[in-house]
Amino acid sequence: MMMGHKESATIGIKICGLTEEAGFDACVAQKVDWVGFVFFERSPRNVTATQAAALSARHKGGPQRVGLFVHPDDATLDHVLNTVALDVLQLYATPVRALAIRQRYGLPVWLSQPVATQAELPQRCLVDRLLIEPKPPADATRPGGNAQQLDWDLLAGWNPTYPWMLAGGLNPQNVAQAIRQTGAPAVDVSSGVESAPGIKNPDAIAHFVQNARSSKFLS
Ligand SMILES: O=C(O)c1ccccc1N[C@@H]1O[C@H](COP(=O)(O)O)[C@@H](O)[C@H]1O
Repeated sequence: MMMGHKESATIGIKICGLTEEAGFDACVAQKVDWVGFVFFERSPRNVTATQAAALSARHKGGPQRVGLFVHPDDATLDHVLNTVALDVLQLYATPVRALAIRQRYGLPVWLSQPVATQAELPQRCLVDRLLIEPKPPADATRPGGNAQQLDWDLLAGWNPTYPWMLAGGLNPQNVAQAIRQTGAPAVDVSSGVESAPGIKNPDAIAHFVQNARSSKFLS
């Protein structure tokens, strides 16, 4: 079979871990699809609900606002959602808990799916999207946002019919290759577009977006 090129002009782009105005404004200017706010105290990107609301208020419309939570209880979710309007909940949780949260809040839920082997690639998705990312290093203090790249070869021949997103160790230099090699319909980045942990670099965001949008998937 001949190798073809499929345009990936509609690649979905999420920039995660916004903490400050310049980074947020760059995401708006680049018209990314989603911006992520991390509500996890052990992350250098942690924001309070009030901080996220202030950033979000800088621009009406634009990227969807994604709230990232690690095994959140209802009180945490209630507090955040009463303070800042979110469009999507991105969770590190069991599938059962993720479904309960989806039902309670009536918002789309994305679930992290860490993988280390092909056998761990999920055949089905019980929520609205799966984030395929590497397992964190044994000494990691957080389950994601570690600038650790997934072995993209694991995804060879894997063609899920449900929405998914590639995350882990992406940056402006490797995102086009990541899309070409994996066929990811959407990509998520945090560390790879930062000048320091928690501080986004507007130029890196622009390069990431440009390179992602100009990439082509080898079909
Ligand atoms: O970004 C964080 O600090 C974080 C903390 C806890 C869980 C997940 C986190 N980030 C998520 O991980 C991906 C990949 O990060 P990176 O690009 O490798 O740094 C990121 O996009 C977030 O969705």
